[in-house]
Amino acid sequence: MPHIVVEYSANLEAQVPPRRLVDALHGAALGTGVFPVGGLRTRAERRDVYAVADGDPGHAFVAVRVRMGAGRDAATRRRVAEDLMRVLEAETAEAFASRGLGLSVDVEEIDPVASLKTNNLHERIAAREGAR
Ligand SMILES: O=C(O)C/C(=C\C=C(/O)C(=O)O)C(=O)O
Repeated sequence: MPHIVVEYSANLEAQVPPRRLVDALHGAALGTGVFPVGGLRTRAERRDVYAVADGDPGHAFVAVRVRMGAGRDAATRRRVAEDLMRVLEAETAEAFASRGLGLSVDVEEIDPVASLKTNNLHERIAAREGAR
């Protein structure tokens, strides 16, 4: 399943609510049309212990890691990264204007050999869509 992990420094939480960030990035990932709806998982990971740049405790970071199934071409992987970065920049614009802030988006491919998965989400979503 495509996994999006939004890792962020705890000092950013008051200015950039993680709930909002997760919802915005999840929506953007769905909006790419690249991922099956039932496969997508997005969550935030708060970091309490970190050092950014020169160690100023006011500096902050958000690192978005996307792990997707192997096989999509480079242009598609790049488009996913750009779409997510656009949303990340928009969601953190106020923080970016007022403090040191490092943003990153990395797209990685999952090893197709050593990845196992099972879920019932595709069927449930299809059934829900069919009932509409
Ligand atoms: O192939 C993958 O591991 C990731 C993926 C989709 C996964 C699911 O749909 C699933 O786990 O049900 C992808 O589209 O990248």
